[in-house]
Amino acid sequence: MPTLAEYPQIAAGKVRQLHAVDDEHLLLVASDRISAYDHVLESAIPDKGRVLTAMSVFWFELLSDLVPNHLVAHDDPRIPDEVRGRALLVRRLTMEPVECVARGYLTGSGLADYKRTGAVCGVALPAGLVESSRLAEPIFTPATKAEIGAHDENVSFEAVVKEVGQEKAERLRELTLRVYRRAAGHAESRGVILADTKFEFGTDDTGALVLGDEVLTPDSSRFWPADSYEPGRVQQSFDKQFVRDWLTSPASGWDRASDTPPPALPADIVEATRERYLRAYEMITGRSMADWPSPA
Ligand SMILES: CCOC(=O)Cn1cc(-c2ncnc(N)c2C#N)cn1
Repeated sequence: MPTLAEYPQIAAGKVRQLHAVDDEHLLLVASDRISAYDHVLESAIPDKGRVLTAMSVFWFELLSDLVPNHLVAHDDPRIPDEVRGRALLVRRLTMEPVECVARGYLTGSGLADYKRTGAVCGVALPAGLVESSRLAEPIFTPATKAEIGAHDENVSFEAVVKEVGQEKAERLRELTLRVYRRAAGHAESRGVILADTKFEFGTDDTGALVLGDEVLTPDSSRFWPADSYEPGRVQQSFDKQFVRDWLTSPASGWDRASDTPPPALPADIVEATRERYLRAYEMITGRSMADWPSPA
C-alpha cells in the first residue's frame, strides 16, 4: 500500500489536493477542512472529506447515463490508507478552462450581477427578482477560475466560445444544464433544493466531454432545506450555517469586517456541523456513511 507522500501533489484548492499516481491516473483528496467567509478555518470537521467524497461517487453513479465521468475507484490498493474514504482515483483528462456553473435560483454573485445589470453572464432575466428567487429555467453562468483566494469571475457565453470554440461551448452549456436538471430533480425528491452548482469538465483521448473534479457536494453547490425555502432573504446553508452563525455571533469575538482570521470553533459547533454533513449525505443518497470506507 503506497503512502500519500509517494504521489507528487500537482494542484491544490482551499480544502482539496490533487496528486499524480501514474501516467493515466490522479488522486483527488478531500480534506476535513472547511472554509467560511473566504477563510479556511483552523478547525477541521471530522468526516467532512469522507462525506463529500461519498457524495461525488453517488452523483457520478446517478448521472452515469447522462455523462461519462473520470472516476476509476474510491476503494483501491493504489489509494493510501491515510486518505482511504476521502480520496478518488481518477483518470487524467485535459481539463476545459471553464467553471461550468448552473443556477436554478438567484443568489450570491449571480444576484449581485443581476442587481447591477439585470443579467447574469449576459443572460437577461425578468425584472423584479429578489434574493433566492427561483428562476423560470436554470441558466448557464460560466466563470473563469480565479487564483487561489480570489473569487471566480463570471463571464459571458461569448467569452467561453472565444476560449473553447462555438461547438464545445454549446456542448458544455447543454451538458451542464442537463446534468443540473437531473440532480436538482433528485435532490428535490429528497426534500433538498439544489440552488446552484459548479462542474468541471475535461476531454479524454477520444475527445469526449467527461465530468471531472468533485460533483454536487456542499462545497461545489448550494443546498437548501426545501421546507424552509422563502424567497426574499438569504437561505440557511444546509451544511455551513452553524459555523456562519457562530462566527458572526458575539460569542466568537471575531469581526468579519476585519481581515483577521476567524477563531477556532468550539467543540459543539464542530460536532453539530459534522452531524449536518452526515445528515446531508443520508438525505440526498438514502445511504449511511457507516458503510463507507475509513482509514484502517
Ligand atoms: C485540487 C483542486 O483542483 C482541482 O481539482 C482542479 N483540477 C482538476 C484537474 C484534473 N486534471 C486532469 N484530470 C483530471 N481528472 C482532473 C480532475 N479532477 C486538475 N486541476
